[in-house]
Amino acid sequence: MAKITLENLGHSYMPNPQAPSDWALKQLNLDWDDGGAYALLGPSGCGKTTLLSIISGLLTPSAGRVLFDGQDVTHLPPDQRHIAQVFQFPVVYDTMTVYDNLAFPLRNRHVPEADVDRRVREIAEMIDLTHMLKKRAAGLTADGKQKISLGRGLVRSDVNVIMFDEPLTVIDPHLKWLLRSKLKELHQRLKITMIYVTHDQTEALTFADRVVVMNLGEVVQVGTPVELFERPQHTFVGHFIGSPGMNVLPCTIREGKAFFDGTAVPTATESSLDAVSGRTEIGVRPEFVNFADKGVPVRVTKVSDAGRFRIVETRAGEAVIKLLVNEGEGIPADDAHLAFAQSHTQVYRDGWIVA
Ligand SMILES: Nc1ncnc2c1ncn2[C@@H]1O[C@H](COP(=O)(O)OP(=O)(O)OP(=O)(O)O)[C@@H](O)[C@H]1O
Repeated sequence: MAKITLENLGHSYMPNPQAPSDWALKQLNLDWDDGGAYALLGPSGCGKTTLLSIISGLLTPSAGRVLFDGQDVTHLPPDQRHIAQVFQFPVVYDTMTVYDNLAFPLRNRHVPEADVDRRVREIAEMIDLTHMLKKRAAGLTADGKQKISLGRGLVRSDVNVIMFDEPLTVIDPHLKWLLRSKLKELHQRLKITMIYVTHDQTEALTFADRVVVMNLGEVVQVGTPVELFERPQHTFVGHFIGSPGMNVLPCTIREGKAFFDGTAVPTATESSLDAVSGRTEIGVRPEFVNFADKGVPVRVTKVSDAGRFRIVETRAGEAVIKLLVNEGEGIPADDAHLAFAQSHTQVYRDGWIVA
């Protein structure tokens, strides 16, 4: 196992990249601690696969270095990096038994047969495949086959990291949760560094201790699920994480105060607002917005039932502001005022939080 460091990493698929958009990965500095459970989360095209391929050695970055425990592996081929990968589609040998599939990575490395047997049985027990060891893999369902792929990643004791690339894509929705919990449990037992790549926030937030959020080839935040919720570092994180996402409202800054639509809005960032210029916005999650006697004047435009609470959509001019209202609490018929919880209302400049 190893700590993985990405140092000034950048990648472009173009021979002469000029504009920032020519880079699939912009300059990126990141540490993946030994034994961590990470999710790499971002929308399609943000650079997740490019980043994985650079870590696994399938792709050489245009700029920067990859270090494993401080050693430069940027130009080391994949087979010398000791990385296991689990892909979207299970990679199994259909004609082999489940046992032989699990044993394959070890036999390939000439591990003594007694050790192979011990390790295969140990892993099979962890992933609930013991009763199937003698079956041919061809007869298994998609989730059974994906468990084999997972088992083949876990069976080696020399791996630095296991990378999962959207591993639940082909799994039935009702089994996704089971496999996800299994992965979390395996991480807690084995403490191998795991990187779980997904565009699905639920998968990321339930699996990972730390989530790396990417957008447009950049890492926009690394944090615990709570940090991403409570203090999004970028409006993209606020939008992308949460359901519904954070309200992002244009604001002006005057004399150290934020104004939205002519109304002063107290924010958590108040003391740092004096010198702020550029495109400024207020970010506040629907969970921290309430109806009040005074505040931002709005019209209620839509109410949707979401079980124990309702999602209320309001409008102030062109801007839409959403809030959550508990079951049984009143909702004004049309004109109303909103108050934002000051400690959870942040100011953003050009997308980034004003600290
Ligand atoms: N082989 C390639 N040649 C040229 N451009 C590429 C290549 N692979 C990826 N790209 C581009 O690089 C950017 C990042 O792509 P990448 O596949 O890493 O994103 P992703 O987040 O993994 O997306 P997805 O979730 O759809 O797989 C995209 O703009 C993509 O079009």
